[in-house]
Amino acid sequence: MTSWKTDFLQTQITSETTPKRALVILNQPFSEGLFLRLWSSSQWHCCADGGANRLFDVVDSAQRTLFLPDLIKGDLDSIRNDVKDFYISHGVPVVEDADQDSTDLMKCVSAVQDLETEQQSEYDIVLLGGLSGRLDQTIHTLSYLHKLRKTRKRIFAVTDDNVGWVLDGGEHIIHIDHSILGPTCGLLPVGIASTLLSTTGLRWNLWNQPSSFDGLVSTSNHLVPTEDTVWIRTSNPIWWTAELRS
Ligand SMILES: Nc1ncnc2c1ncn2[C@@H]1O[C@H](COP(=O)(O)OP(=O)(O)OP(=O)(O)O)[C@@H](O)[C@H]1O
Ligand SMILES: Cc1ncc(C[n+]2csc(CCO)c2C)c(N)n1
Repeated sequence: MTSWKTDFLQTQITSETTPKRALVILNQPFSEGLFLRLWSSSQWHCCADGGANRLFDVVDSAQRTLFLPDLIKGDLDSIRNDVKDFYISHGVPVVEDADQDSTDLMKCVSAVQDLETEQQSEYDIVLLGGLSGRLDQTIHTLSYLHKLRKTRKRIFAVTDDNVGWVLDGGEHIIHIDHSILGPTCGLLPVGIASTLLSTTGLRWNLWNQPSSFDGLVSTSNHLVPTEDTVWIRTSNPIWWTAELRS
Protein backbone atom coordinates (compact mmCIF):
# COMPACT_ATOMS: atom_id res chain seq x y z
CA MET A 1 0.00 0.00 0.00
CA THR A 2 1.40 3.37 -0.97
CA SER A 3 1.32 6.09 1.65
CA TRP A 4 1.24 9.69 0.41
CA LYS A 5 1.59 12.47 2.90
CA THR A 6 0.20 15.83 2.00
CA ASP A 7 3.16 17.51 3.67
CA PHE A 8 4.55 19.44 0.74
CA LEU A 9 3.65 22.81 2.26
CA GLN A 10 5.50 22.20 5.51
CA THR A 11 8.81 23.94 6.02
CA GLN A 12 10.07 21.75 8.86
CA ILE A 13 11.16 18.54 7.21
CA THR A 14 13.51 15.90 8.54
CA SER A 15 15.95 15.00 5.83
CA GLU A 16 16.24 11.37 7.02
CA THR A 17 12.61 10.64 6.28
CA THR A 18 11.73 12.95 3.40
CA PRO A 19 13.44 13.06 0.00
CA LYS A 20 14.77 16.33 -1.29
CA ARG A 21 12.37 18.51 -3.19
CA ALA A 22 12.79 20.31 -6.52
CA LEU A 23 10.52 23.30 -7.18
CA VAL A 24 9.68 24.08 -10.81
CA ILE A 25 8.18 27.56 -11.19
CA LEU A 26 5.88 27.77 -14.20
CA ASN A 27 4.66 30.91 -15.96
CA GLN A 28 1.47 31.29 -13.93
CA PRO A 29 0.27 33.73 -11.29
CA PHE A 30 0.80 32.74 -7.64
CA SER A 31 0.67 34.48 -4.28
CA GLU A 32 3.73 35.54 -2.33
CA GLY A 33 2.61 33.37 0.60
CA LEU A 34 2.40 30.18 -1.44
CA PHE A 35 5.69 31.00 -3.16
CA LEU A 36 7.55 31.51 0.14
CA ARG A 37 6.25 28.26 1.62
CA LEU A 38 7.24 26.23 -1.42
CA TRP A 39 10.58 27.96 -1.96
CA SER A 40 11.68 27.45 1.66
CA SER A 41 10.69 23.79 1.66
CA SER A 42 12.61 23.02 -1.56
CA GLN A 43 16.31 22.31 -1.91
CA TRP A 44 16.56 23.01 -5.67
CA HIS A 45 14.73 25.69 -7.62
CA CYS A 46 14.17 26.00 -11.34
CA CYS A 47 12.18 28.43 -13.48
CA ALA A 48 10.56 27.30 -16.72
CA ASP A 49 11.24 30.19 -19.10
CA GLY A 50 8.61 32.87 -18.24
CA GLY A 51 8.39 31.38 -14.74
CA ALA A 52 11.50 33.51 -14.11
CA ASN A 53 9.39 36.66 -14.71
CA ARG A 54 6.97 35.44 -12.02
CA LEU A 55 9.81 34.83 -9.56
CA PHE A 56 11.37 38.23 -10.32
CA ASP A 57 8.05 40.03 -9.85
CA VAL A 58 6.89 38.28 -6.67
CA VAL A 59 10.03 39.17 -4.70
CA ASP A 60 10.84 42.71 -3.47
CA SER A 61 13.83 44.14 -5.35
CA ALA A 62 15.85 44.40 -2.11
CA GLN A 63 15.28 40.69 -1.43
CA ARG A 64 15.80 39.40 -4.95
CA THR A 65 19.32 38.05 -4.45
CA LEU A 66 18.00 35.88 -1.58
CA PHE A 67 15.83 33.99 -4.07
CA LEU A 68 18.17 33.03 -6.89
CA PRO A 69 17.06 29.88 -8.74
CA ASP A 70 19.51 27.10 -9.51
CA LEU A 71 18.45 27.09 -13.15
CA ILE A 72 16.30 28.88 -15.71
CA LYS A 73 15.49 26.68 -18.68
CA GLY A 74 13.23 26.71 -21.72
CA ASP A 75 13.03 27.95 -25.27
CA LEU A 76 13.35 31.43 -23.73
CA ASP A 77 10.61 33.06 -25.77
CA SER A 78 8.81 34.33 -22.65
CA ILE A 79 11.52 35.49 -20.22
CA ARG A 80 11.91 39.28 -20.25
CA ASN A 81 15.32 40.74 -21.11
CA ASP A 82 15.60 42.64 -17.80
CA VAL A 83 14.85 39.42 -15.92
CA LYS A 84 17.33 37.39 -17.97
CA ASP A 85 20.04 40.04 -17.50
CA PHE A 86 19.46 40.21 -13.74
CA TYR A 87 19.73 36.47 -13.16
CA ILE A 88 22.71 36.03 -15.53
CA SER A 89 24.52 38.86 -13.72
CA HIS A 90 23.98 36.97 -10.45
CA GLY A 91 25.41 33.74 -11.82
CA VAL A 92 22.19 31.82 -12.50
CA PRO A 93 22.56 29.43 -15.45
CA VAL A 94 20.04 30.39 -18.15
CA VAL A 95 19.85 27.42 -20.51
CA GLU A 96 18.17 27.69 -23.89
CA ASP A 97 16.67 24.53 -25.31
CA ALA A 98 15.08 25.51 -28.61
CA ASP A 99 13.34 22.15 -29.19
CA GLN A 100 9.81 22.88 -30.39
CA ASP A 101 8.52 19.36 -29.71
CA SER A 102 8.84 19.66 -25.94
CA THR A 103 7.39 22.21 -23.54
CA ASP A 104 9.31 24.26 -21.01
CA LEU A 105 7.76 22.11 -18.28
CA MET A 106 9.21 18.97 -19.91
CA LYS A 107 12.59 20.67 -20.30
CA CYS A 108 12.68 21.47 -16.58
CA VAL A 109 11.63 17.96 -15.50
CA SER A 110 14.42 16.63 -17.67
CA ALA A 111 16.81 19.00 -15.83
CA VAL A 112 15.67 17.45 -12.52
CA GLN A 113 16.41 14.01 -14.00
CA ASP A 114 19.93 15.20 -14.92
CA LEU A 115 20.38 16.50 -11.37
CA GLU A 116 19.28 13.18 -9.92
CA THR A 117 21.73 11.31 -12.13
CA GLU A 118 24.53 13.66 -11.17
CA GLN A 119 23.77 13.49 -7.42
CA GLN A 120 22.66 9.84 -7.43
CA SER A 121 19.64 10.80 -5.30
CA GLU A 122 15.96 11.29 -5.96
CA TYR A 123 13.93 14.47 -5.69
CA ASP A 124 10.21 14.97 -5.23
CA ILE A 125 9.04 17.52 -7.78
CA VAL A 126 6.58 20.31 -7.01
CA LEU A 127 5.26 22.30 -9.95
CA LEU A 128 4.14 25.78 -8.99
CA GLY A 129 1.26 26.39 -11.44
CA GLY A 130 0.07 24.45 -14.46
CA LEU A 131 -3.48 23.59 -13.32
CA SER A 132 -5.23 26.68 -14.63
CA GLY A 133 -4.91 29.32 -17.31
CA ARG A 134 -4.56 28.11 -20.89
CA LEU A 135 -6.54 24.93 -21.47
CA ASP A 136 -3.89 23.36 -23.73
CA GLN A 137 -1.20 23.91 -21.08
CA THR A 138 -3.48 22.66 -18.31
CA ILE A 139 -4.31 19.47 -20.20
CA HIS A 140 -0.60 19.09 -20.95
CA THR A 141 0.10 19.15 -17.19
CA LEU A 142 -2.57 16.49 -16.60
CA SER A 143 -1.23 14.35 -19.44
CA TYR A 144 2.45 14.76 -18.56
CA LEU A 145 2.05 13.82 -14.90
CA HIS A 146 -0.13 10.88 -15.96
CA LYS A 147 2.70 9.64 -18.20
CA LEU A 148 5.43 10.40 -15.64
CA ARG A 149 3.79 8.15 -13.02
CA LYS A 150 5.50 5.20 -14.71
CA THR A 151 8.95 6.47 -13.81
CA ARG A 152 8.39 8.95 -10.97
CA LYS A 153 6.19 8.37 -7.94
CA ARG A 154 6.15 11.82 -6.40
CA ILE A 155 5.38 14.81 -8.59
CA PHE A 156 2.73 17.31 -7.51
CA ALA A 157 1.14 20.41 -9.02
CA VAL A 158 0.31 23.24 -6.63
CA THR A 159 -1.55 26.50 -7.22
CA ASP A 160 -3.21 28.95 -4.85
CA ASP A 161 -6.47 27.05 -5.37
CA ASN A 162 -5.51 23.38 -5.70
CA VAL A 163 -3.02 20.66 -5.18
CA GLY A 164 -3.17 17.64 -7.44
CA TRP A 165 -1.27 14.57 -8.49
CA VAL A 166 -1.78 11.20 -10.15
CA LEU A 167 -2.62 8.18 -8.02
CA ASP A 168 -1.34 5.09 -9.79
CA GLY A 169 -3.46 1.95 -9.92
CA GLY A 170 -3.53 0.46 -6.38
CA GLU A 171 -4.37 1.59 -2.85
CA HIS A 172 -3.46 4.96 -1.38
CA ILE A 173 -3.75 6.59 2.01
CA ILE A 174 -3.70 10.38 1.87
CA HIS A 175 -3.12 12.12 5.21
CA ILE A 176 -5.24 15.24 5.35
CA ASP A 177 -4.34 18.41 7.22
CA HIS A 178 -7.73 20.11 7.27
CA SER A 179 -6.16 23.44 8.17
CA ILE A 180 -4.50 23.41 4.72
CA LEU A 181 -6.77 21.32 2.49
CA GLY A 182 -10.45 21.31 1.65
CA PRO A 183 -13.30 21.34 1.76
CA THR A 184 -13.61 20.21 -1.86
CA CYS A 185 -11.74 17.50 -3.71
CA GLY A 186 -12.08 15.47 -6.87
CA LEU A 187 -11.14 12.18 -8.52
CA LEU A 188 -10.71 12.75 -12.24
CA PRO A 189 -10.47 9.84 -14.70
CA VAL A 190 -8.18 11.56 -17.20
CA GLY A 191 -6.13 9.47 -19.63
CA ILE A 192 -7.84 6.15 -18.93
CA ALA A 193 -10.82 4.38 -20.43
CA SER A 194 -12.24 3.75 -16.96
CA THR A 195 -11.32 2.74 -13.43
CA LEU A 196 -12.99 0.98 -10.53
CA LEU A 197 -12.97 3.28 -7.51
CA SER A 198 -13.47 2.67 -3.81
CA THR A 199 -12.98 5.38 -1.18
CA THR A 200 -13.32 6.22 2.49
CA GLY A 201 -13.01 9.65 4.10
CA LEU A 202 -15.08 11.49 1.51
CA ARG A 203 -18.58 12.85 1.84
CA TRP A 204 -19.66 11.02 -1.32
CA ASN A 205 -17.76 7.72 -1.10
CA LEU A 206 -17.60 5.16 -3.88
CA TRP A 207 -17.43 1.39 -3.60
CA ASN A 208 -16.19 -0.58 -6.63
CA GLN A 209 -17.85 2.00 -8.82
CA PRO A 210 -16.73 2.55 -12.42
CA SER A 211 -15.52 6.05 -13.15
CA SER A 212 -14.76 7.34 -16.64
CA PHE A 213 -14.68 10.57 -18.61
CA ASP A 214 -17.78 9.33 -20.40
CA GLY A 215 -19.51 8.34 -17.17
CA LEU A 216 -19.12 9.12 -13.47
CA VAL A 217 -16.57 11.84 -12.61
CA SER A 218 -16.31 12.66 -8.91
CA THR A 219 -16.08 16.45 -8.89
CA SER A 220 -17.08 18.78 -6.04
CA ASN A 221 -16.65 15.96 -3.53
CA HIS A 222 -15.83 16.92 0.09
CA LEU A 223 -13.23 15.84 2.61
CA VAL A 224 -14.93 14.70 5.82
CA PRO A 225 -13.66 17.11 8.53
CA THR A 226 -13.56 14.44 11.24
CA GLU A 227 -11.41 12.02 9.19
CA ASP A 228 -7.62 12.42 9.12
CA THR A 229 -7.11 10.20 6.13
CA VAL A 230 -8.67 9.50 2.78
CA TRP A 231 -8.30 5.95 1.47
CA ILE A 232 -8.60 5.37 -2.25
CA ARG A 233 -8.44 2.17 -4.25
CA THR A 234 -8.33 2.59 -8.00
CA SER A 235 -7.80 -0.09 -10.63
CA ASN A 236 -6.21 2.44 -13.00
CA PRO A 237 -4.36 5.75 -12.59
CA ILE A 238 -6.55 8.68 -11.61
CA TRP A 239 -5.98 12.38 -10.96
CA TRP A 240 -6.61 13.43 -7.35
CA THR A 241 -7.16 17.10 -6.53
CA ALA A 242 -7.93 18.91 -3.31
CA GLU A 243 -8.73 22.53 -2.71
CA LEU A 244 -6.07 24.57 -0.91
CA ARG A 245 -7.41 26.84 1.80
CA SER A 246 -6.24 30.44 1.52
N1 LIG B 1 -1.44 30.08 -19.42
C1 LIG B 1 -0.88 28.99 -18.88
N2 LIG B 1 -1.64 28.04 -18.28
C2 LIG B 1 -1.07 26.95 -17.72
N3 LIG B 1 0.25 26.71 -17.70
C3 LIG B 1 1.05 27.62 -18.28
C4 LIG B 1 0.53 28.79 -18.90
N4 LIG B 1 1.53 29.50 -19.42
C5 LIG B 1 2.63 28.83 -19.14
N5 LIG B 1 2.38 27.69 -18.46
C6 LIG B 1 3.35 26.72 -17.97
O1 LIG B 1 4.58 27.40 -17.75
C7 LIG B 1 5.60 26.89 -18.61
C8 LIG B 1 6.44 28.03 -19.12
O2 LIG B 1 5.60 28.89 -19.85
P1 LIG B 1 6.08 30.01 -20.85
O3 LIG B 1 5.01 31.04 -20.92
O4 LIG B 1 7.42 30.43 -20.48
O5 LIG B 1 6.22 29.30 -22.23
P2 LIG B 1 5.15 28.95 -23.34
O6 LIG B 1 5.84 29.24 -24.60
O7 LIG B 1 3.82 29.53 -23.10
O8 LIG B 1 5.06 27.43 -23.01
P3 LIG B 1 5.81 26.25 -23.77
O9 LIG B 1 7.01 26.86 -24.42
O10 LIG B 1 6.18 25.29 -22.71
O11 LIG B 1 4.77 25.75 -24.68
C9 LIG B 1 4.87 26.12 -19.69
O12 LIG B 1 5.65 25.05 -20.19
C10 LIG B 1 3.63 25.64 -18.98
O13 LIG B 1 3.89 24.45 -18.26
C1 LIG C 1 2.01 17.81 -33.08
C2 LIG C 1 2.60 19.07 -32.52
N1 LIG C 1 1.73 19.98 -32.02
C3 LIG C 1 2.22 21.11 -31.49
C4 LIG C 1 3.57 21.35 -31.50
C5 LIG C 1 4.05 22.68 -30.99
N2 LIG C 1 4.81 22.63 -29.80
C6 LIG C 1 4.75 21.64 -28.89
S1 LIG C 1 5.83 21.87 -27.61
C7 LIG C 1 6.33 23.34 -28.26
C8 LIG C 1 7.37 24.16 -27.57
C9 LIG C 1 6.79 25.33 -26.95
O1 LIG C 1 7.82 26.02 -26.30
C10 LIG C 1 5.68 23.63 -29.45
C11 LIG C 1 5.88 24.87 -30.28
C12 LIG C 1 4.44 20.36 -32.03
N3 LIG C 1 5.79 20.49 -32.03
N4 LIG C 1 3.92 19.22 -32.51
